[in-house]
Amino acid sequence: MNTMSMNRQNAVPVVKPLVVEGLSKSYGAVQVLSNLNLRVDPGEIICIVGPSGAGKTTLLRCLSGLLAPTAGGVRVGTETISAPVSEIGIVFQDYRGSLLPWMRSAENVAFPLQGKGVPKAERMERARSSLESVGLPQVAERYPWQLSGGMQQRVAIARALAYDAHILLMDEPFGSLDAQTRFDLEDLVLSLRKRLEISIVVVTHDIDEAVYLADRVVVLSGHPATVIDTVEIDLGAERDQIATKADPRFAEYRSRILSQIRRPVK
Ligand SMILES: Nc1ncnc2c1ncn2[C@@H]1O[C@H](COP(=O)(O)OP(=O)(O)OP(=O)(O)O)[C@@H](O)[C@H]1O
Repeated sequence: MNTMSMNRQNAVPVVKPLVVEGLSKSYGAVQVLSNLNLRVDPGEIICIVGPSGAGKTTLLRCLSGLLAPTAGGVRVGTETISAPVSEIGIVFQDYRGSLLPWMRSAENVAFPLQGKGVPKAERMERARSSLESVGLPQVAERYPWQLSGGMQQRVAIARALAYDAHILLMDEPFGSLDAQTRFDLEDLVLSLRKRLEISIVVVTHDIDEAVYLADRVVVLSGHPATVIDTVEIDLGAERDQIATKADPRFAEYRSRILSQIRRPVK
């Protein structure tokens, strides 16, 4: 068992769902999201897909507390989310812009803990165990620019998990990576869920990625966007890049979601 899971076991167990109730969001006079309802239970992976401009990033920002809904709300358990909280970690597509180039990897991971008043020795210990949990214990002393894109995104995931996040929100996290690195990181997401029992919400344009990762795929579409379909992915918890994608049900889920996304938007 790694140090991170030991830390989590020592902590008070956190088993709170992320709940979205009647969420609407407008930018000025333009309504982007209308009356969304969604629940992510502990340990679940939900993928959000939809046409470009549907409002996926807007929804993720509302979930994280970075953006205030116009109506309705987001809660973790009974706590209403109105600003970023330590229980929710966020990973963006642009890992180059999110890691600080003048800090070593462990310092990057530990950096947000500074603002939480965590003492330095504990910060560095948490950073090291978090890097270990994403398979990168050896890069603690290296700067981001000395790492590949995939490694930098792993460091960004380690940073999102380093405090006590039990919900991970990811916005197109692997969109800028090559196919093989992307597959490795998808498998990392599945293994983090299994080892740490965290809930994960992934916004992605890649339908194969959504079906491969998710317990449920939520399809957003329309102006304003609503949930037009929720697809339960019954492919078991253990997934494999080759066997799972060769399963005939994988192709069925893929076509169902693709046809929803390509449907003319009303
Ligand atoms: N800060 C903002 N101010 C005004 N309009 C915005 C703002 N952010 C996003 N929008 C608009 O809201 C709509 C939804 O944008 P959003 O980025 O959430 O969609 P998306 O589904 O994530 O798009 P993509 O798949 O292309 O990344 C778009 O029409 C966008 O132009």
